[in-house]
Amino acid sequence: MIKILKNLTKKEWGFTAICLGLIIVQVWLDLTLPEYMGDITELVQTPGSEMKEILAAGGRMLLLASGSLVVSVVIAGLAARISTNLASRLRTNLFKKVQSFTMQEINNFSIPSLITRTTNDITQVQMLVVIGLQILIKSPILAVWAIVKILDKGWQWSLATGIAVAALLVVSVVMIALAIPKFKQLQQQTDDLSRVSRENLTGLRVVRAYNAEGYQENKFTKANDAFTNTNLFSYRLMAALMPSVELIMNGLTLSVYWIGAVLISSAAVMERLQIFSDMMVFSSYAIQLLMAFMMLVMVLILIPRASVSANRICEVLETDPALRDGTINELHTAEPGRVEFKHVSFRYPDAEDYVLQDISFQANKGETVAFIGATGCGKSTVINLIPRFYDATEGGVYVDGINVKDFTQAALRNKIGYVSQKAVLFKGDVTSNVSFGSNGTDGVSKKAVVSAITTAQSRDFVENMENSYQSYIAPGGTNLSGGQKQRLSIARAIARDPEILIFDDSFSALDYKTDKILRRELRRRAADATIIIVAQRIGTIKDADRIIVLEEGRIAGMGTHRELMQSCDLYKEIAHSQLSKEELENE
Ligand SMILES: Nc1ncnc2c1ncn2[C@@H]1O[C@H](COP(=O)(O)OP(=O)(O)OP(=O)(O)O)[C@@H](O)[C@H]1O
Repeated sequence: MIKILKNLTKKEWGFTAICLGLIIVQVWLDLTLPEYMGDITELVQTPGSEMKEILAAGGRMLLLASGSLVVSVVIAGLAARISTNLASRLRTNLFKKVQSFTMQEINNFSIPSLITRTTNDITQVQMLVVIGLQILIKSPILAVWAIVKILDKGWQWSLATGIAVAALLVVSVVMIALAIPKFKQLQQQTDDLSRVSRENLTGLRVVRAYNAEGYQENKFTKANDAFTNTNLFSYRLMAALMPSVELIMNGLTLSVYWIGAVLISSAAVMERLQIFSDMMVFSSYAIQLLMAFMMLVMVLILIPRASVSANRICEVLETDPALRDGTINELHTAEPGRVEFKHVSFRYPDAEDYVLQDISFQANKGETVAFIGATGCGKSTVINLIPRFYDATEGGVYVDGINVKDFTQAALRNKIGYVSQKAVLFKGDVTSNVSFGSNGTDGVSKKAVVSAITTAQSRDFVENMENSYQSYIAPGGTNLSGGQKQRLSIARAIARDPEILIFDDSFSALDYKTDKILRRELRRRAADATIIIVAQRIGTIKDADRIIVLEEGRIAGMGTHRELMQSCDLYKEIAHSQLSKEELENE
């Protein structure tokens, strides 16, 4: 929690200091009240007292109470401001941190957990700060001040108060000790609930198609029941705490009056009035004291959950991304567009086996290099090493003749137009999706967007949409067909005019004719770009300058289509399974 508080700005620490000052004023106002009550009690008991004296004391009490109210409103306003600003800053910091994570760190935390940490966990911390600022500081001051005020009023009463405070502390410590592990579980179970809900919603079509609603419901019920039971346990604990506190408070009041009664009955007549007045004042202070402890307990209840949340937030903020940024920031290098793998082997973090072994190849400026091979042989893994989604375990990946690790990630990725296997579109419109991201320039012009969309064979369907280039795109591009999504993702990569274009099986949803025209137009438009294609269809890669056949993470063959048809059995096998006899004979 302390680490989280380091995120407060100087201005907010200033506000906190103001809060502290105001709290001291408020405590003084609250603790001066009983003195007037003592005066009123004495006036009432003294024969000959005048009504206006009583009214004057009452008026002062009213003034003090109003002052206390105004001050508490100001404190609440300041606390709300400090806590909401802190929460907003934490959200920003978490978002930025997660942006810098590699897939490895994201998978370690899991996406639902990162979402819960950015939302629910921050809310827990915010709640503690807003309440803590008002109560956590006030209670100890109030308690100590109240103790000072009552110390000289009679040891019997002080002893009773001491016993009550001790009982309150014992009850609180037991309850909190029982609650802490449950609060830890509660945050993890929030992650689980969010994971199950998310999985169900994103896979809704599959769930319905397979009539798996019951199965999903069971999963949800299990997560929900676990969450509910832990919640119930913690609320039951709290439910037991409140009556215990009330019992102690009422017990103390009773003891004060009982002790008072004994003292009065054994005192001389002259002293009785003073003892009675002291008793009234004491009981007020004693209740204030217990109230201070009760408020403290209420905050202490929030602390375990908030500190679990604070730890979860700090875990993310303190995680160093596995990828270290390089220093080279230049857009223009000596060998633009050259991609080279030198004896690259790769193992996924936490996996035992190598997915890639001893991969070496070159792709020069203006060349097209393609990868083909069975599913799971490592094609996507190879190309994911170029934009540094992962780093090679052994060997080196070079872009423009420079090791990718030496570039800043921004500079490296500005050279690349990457189209992922699964088309990803964002909520917005056609233009915002195609002009997405910057290329170290001032962004993508409208003309470039239209031109990229034309090359990606999307112009017809985009112009036929209701608002053309401004047409709405739903989150994930769910209002488009698979092929349309793929073409817009391709347009996005082309619009940046990158040195290197990477297509990870990005033509699979296109019909053969569109696939062919698109590749031809692409080659024409991006004549200087190095194109790296992963494909399942021989037709898509047949014309590539170099085709690399992968088999279980190793290179099984490399060459042009013609060369591979002569030299690589695996390639021949794939070709025979996909191309007709005529197509093969026409080679
Ligand atoms: N994040 C990951 N963590 C661990 N293993 C992974 C991860 N991603 C992929 N793999 C494994 O690495 C291997 C190669 O996967 P990759 O996605 O590169 O294959 P691919 O040739 O592109 O397959 P496809 O043609 O089906 O897309 C697979 O066996 C897969 O199980």
